[in-house]
Amino acid sequence: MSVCLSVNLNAVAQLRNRRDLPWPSVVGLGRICLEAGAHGLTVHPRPDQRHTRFSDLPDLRALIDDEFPEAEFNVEGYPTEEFLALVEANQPEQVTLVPDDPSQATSDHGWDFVANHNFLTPIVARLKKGGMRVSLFADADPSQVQAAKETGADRIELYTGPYGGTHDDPVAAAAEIERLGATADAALALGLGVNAGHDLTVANLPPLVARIPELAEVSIGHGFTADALEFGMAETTRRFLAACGHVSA
Ligand SMILES: CC(=O)[C@@H](O)[C@H](O)COP(=O)(O)O
Ligand SMILES: NCC(=O)COP(=O)(O)O
Repeated sequence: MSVCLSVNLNAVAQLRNRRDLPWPSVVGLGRICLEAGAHGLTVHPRPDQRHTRFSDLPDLRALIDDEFPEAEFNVEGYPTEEFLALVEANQPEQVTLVPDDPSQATSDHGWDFVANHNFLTPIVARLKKGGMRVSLFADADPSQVQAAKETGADRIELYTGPYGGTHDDPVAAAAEIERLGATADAALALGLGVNAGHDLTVANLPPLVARIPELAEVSIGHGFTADALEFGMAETTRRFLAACGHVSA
């Protein structure tokens, strides 16, 4: 039982954007993830480019094409004409459409597929015609799944933010897993693939995968980057101490 891991580089890009300097390098850290065995890279460019810049996309596309041709590029975002042109120019293997308002700090809900049927259906068809797999960000709500299927999408991505928010409450976590599981069951029964993402961690991922063993892919950024900092801090302290002239024991 294993699920593909796509590392979301938005948090790395946001850190880079604090300065007019090229580090941390989105491409360089993406390379480290792929060398370590990650199955893909995810970015979520927003109109203000506060995380991923539009110019990151060709660089990440080239990284995958030139060095990791088995890996998948997943680009997430709200389907404005600008976003659609961006993905068409960079040909990610998967596009994940998210109902983000530009003013949102982060993604916090899935699509209302019934209300957005006429909006999403031609966009899904356009992206699929362009050779990209299409996944749609979805709340844990089995009653929405039939309408998701009717858009023509290939997959849904379960929005796991509410599950991530239950990290200190096992009863609430179990209830969220059941809601996510029931939504996945309904989607799988209709032939939709199922991805998941938002606020996933090393701690909360195993119970989710146990309930939904058919999960195709998880995309993880915030918790992943937090772990990378935590587990890299000691080594980095040693490197800087050496640069300060301290001889290691
Ligand atoms: C759709 C989704 O849940 C993620 O793309 C999330 O929006 C990550 O983006 P940020 O890290 O920029 O919040
Ligand atoms: N699609 C979800 C994603 O890419 C990462 O979300 P998060 O781990 O940064 O919350």
